[in-house]
Amino acid sequence: MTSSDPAAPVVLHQVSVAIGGRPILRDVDLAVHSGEVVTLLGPNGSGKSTLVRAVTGLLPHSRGTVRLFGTPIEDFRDWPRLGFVPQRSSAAGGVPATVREVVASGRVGRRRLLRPSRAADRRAVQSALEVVGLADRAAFGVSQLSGGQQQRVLIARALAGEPDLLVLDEPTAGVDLPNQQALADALGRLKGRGATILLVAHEIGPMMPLIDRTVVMRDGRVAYDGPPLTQEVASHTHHPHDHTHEGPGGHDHAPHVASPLDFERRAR
Ligand SMILES: Nc1ncnc2c1ncn2[C@@H]1O[C@H](COP(=O)(O)OP(=O)(O)OP(=O)(O)O)[C@@H](O)[C@H]1O
Repeated sequence: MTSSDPAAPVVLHQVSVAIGGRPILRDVDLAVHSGEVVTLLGPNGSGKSTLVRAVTGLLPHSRGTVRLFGTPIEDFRDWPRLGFVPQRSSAAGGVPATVREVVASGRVGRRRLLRPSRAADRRAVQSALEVVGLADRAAFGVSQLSGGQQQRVLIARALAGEPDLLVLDEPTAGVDLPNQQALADALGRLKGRGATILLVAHEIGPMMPLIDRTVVMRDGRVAYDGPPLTQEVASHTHHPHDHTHEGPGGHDHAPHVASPLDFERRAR
């Protein structure tokens, strides 16, 4: 979906990414509008992480344009407006820092930009810890926590920066249901404050009520962009190069993005 709002938090126009000469993302059009919660689904290797890395400027795109809040990513400097929770990695466990220190590191960019008082920093860190349910673990070493708790520390770090746009890459992978519910509550509060959220997920579970739109990736392309789908239903969206969707005469080479109507037709 392209955007009529030039200042939308995220606008990708015909974005392609190649890694080592291999095309990973192809001609991706995607807009995430202010205040929306968009979930990105798709099979393993379909390009979801690559897409969010292109959106967060971690990976250069080879074609097309990526804009954040209306600014081409090459010129974007307002990084405190963006929070990013990367895919869970074992790295967090090796960090010799307390939970509070890691969460406070999420304030660094904002502090330079706005110079708020240290009291404001403390309040933001405390609030983020409470949102993810780790206030009573603030003085613990991160390595003392379980994997699911470490993931919540990273989420709290992103929340502490009070981002306008929060991008999360599979925050619920390997997380039990109560922790998924805690995360859904946290994201609900952030949404209530007007934040925009782009969420890569395998399990939607308790997040479903928050979701405004689903985008399904397949083979580096957008295969569906429309009303919210569960993971199970999304797995039935068709391949964008499915021949049944070629135009008359088979000369339509434009990638086909399934509309909700297409999808309903296929689900019958
Ligand atoms: N650094 C890299 N070097 C080489 N290939 C890569 C690299 N990163 C990703 N890829 C390839 O790009 C494709 C898309 O990967 P990506 O991680 O974006 O998919 P994904 O949809 O996020 O998958 P998953 O659900 O498993 O995280 C895969 O085939 C992957 O092997």
